[in-house]
Amino acid sequence: MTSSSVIEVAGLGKNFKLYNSAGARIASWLRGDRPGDHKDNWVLRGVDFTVQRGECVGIIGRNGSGKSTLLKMITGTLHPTEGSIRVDGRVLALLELGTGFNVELTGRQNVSLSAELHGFDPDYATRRMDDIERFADIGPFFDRPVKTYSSGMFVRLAFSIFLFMEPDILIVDEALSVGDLFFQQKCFEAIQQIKDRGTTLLFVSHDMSAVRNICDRAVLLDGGRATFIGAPDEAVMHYYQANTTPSPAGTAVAGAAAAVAEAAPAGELIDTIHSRSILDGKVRLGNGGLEITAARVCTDAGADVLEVRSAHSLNIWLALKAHERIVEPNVGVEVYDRFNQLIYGVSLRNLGHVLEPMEPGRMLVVHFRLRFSVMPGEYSISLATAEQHGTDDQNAGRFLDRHDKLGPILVFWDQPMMKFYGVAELHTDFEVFDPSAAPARAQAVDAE
Ligand SMILES: Nc1ncnc2c1ncn2[C@@H]1O[C@H](COP(=O)(O)OP(=O)(O)OP(=O)(O)O)[C@@H](O)[C@H]1O
Repeated sequence: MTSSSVIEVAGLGKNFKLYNSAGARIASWLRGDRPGDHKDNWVLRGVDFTVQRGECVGIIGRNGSGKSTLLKMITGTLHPTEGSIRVDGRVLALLELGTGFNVELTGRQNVSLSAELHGFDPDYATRRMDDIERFADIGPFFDRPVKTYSSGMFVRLAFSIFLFMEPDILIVDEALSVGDLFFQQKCFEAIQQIKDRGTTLLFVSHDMSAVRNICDRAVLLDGGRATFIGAPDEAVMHYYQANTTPSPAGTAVAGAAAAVAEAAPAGELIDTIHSRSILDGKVRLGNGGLEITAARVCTDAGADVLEVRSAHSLNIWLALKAHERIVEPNVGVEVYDRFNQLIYGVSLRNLGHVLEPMEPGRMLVVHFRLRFSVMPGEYSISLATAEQHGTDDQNAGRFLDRHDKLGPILVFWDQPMMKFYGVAELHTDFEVFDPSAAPARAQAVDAE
């Protein structure tokens, strides 16, 4: 191990042998493995990387790619089948979060217990108790038995204890995502401080923006192999490319449908939208005064899909019915990413279109064509109708019917070269001036 490296992983492999039966497993223990007793199941193979002191390295990969297995070998809870791992320093892993807790004891008592289990002197917990209590921020529950905690409170307590134990290497994993958004934000601030203190961090996550924000490098695992090691931005791009390819036939909602012809009679249009509707009514707000009776998502060719190549368009058709007089009706659509961040929202009003008043019983079809010039990934959509009349909020109005968390829509990218980096594409023009070749040429980059 070099003086600056704290973790060295070389030729690492883990094989979970698959036995035909429990009997075959026991027999092989007793008399040694014979050919045919088991099948090999290599969940990690040939993994090599080094982590330098003070570095923050992200470990990313889709479900089942081997992240937890790798971490368990680094913390010593699993043994490699082949290869080696060398770790220099005290490792604390969030994935062991709360494993030493006694649920009959209070949070406060568990702080002392955990400190003792990790070899700290009894005074250490006493000195740090106020800080830990403040960070956990679980109010009176700190002095109640842990068995009465919600999963969020459990994570708060465990993470607070881990923070104050000052390990040489801290392994942070998805357990963190159990806490609420505000606690997560506090944790990320704390992680940044830990990093600034010079602690080495392994950060295992599906949260690609967090990986990009806090990691110095990232390891991408795919099928048990480290397929990329390097800059977090690049690792994330490779991750998306590997994980957002479309299904071969398209994710058809209801089979390939005929295009909604522009000239189709309104009744037929409404029937088509109804027969292809993606509304599920699961998250719905409003009094339904201007009801969204159905909504359809399709390609320009009329295929009902919930996936689109990045920087290409999908059509969203809404069938509406008024149940009361709406003076200034408005209709809008919003797109949210997996962190529930509003990526884009637009309404007819934003687009400069004012609908005339609607009387009860009146029906209407509204069509939006949205270009998904966003990072590959999954997005949910919200659809809403509103009364703008007599409301202070020029943008939102008063919601009459709103469906949230529809989809998800998969935005994919299947080319080696990404079209852009970041959350969204900003239309870009560019010029290149070459003094040896006149005249200079200007070109525009457009999405489709
Ligand atoms: N004890 C075990 N016995 C057999 N197979 C196992 C065992 N533990 C894990 N595996 C298998 O190893 C593979 C990798 O699992 P692992 O939990 O390391 O993946 P992961 O990348 O952490 O996934 P996730 O993101 O879902 O947590 C999976 O196919 C899993 O089923």
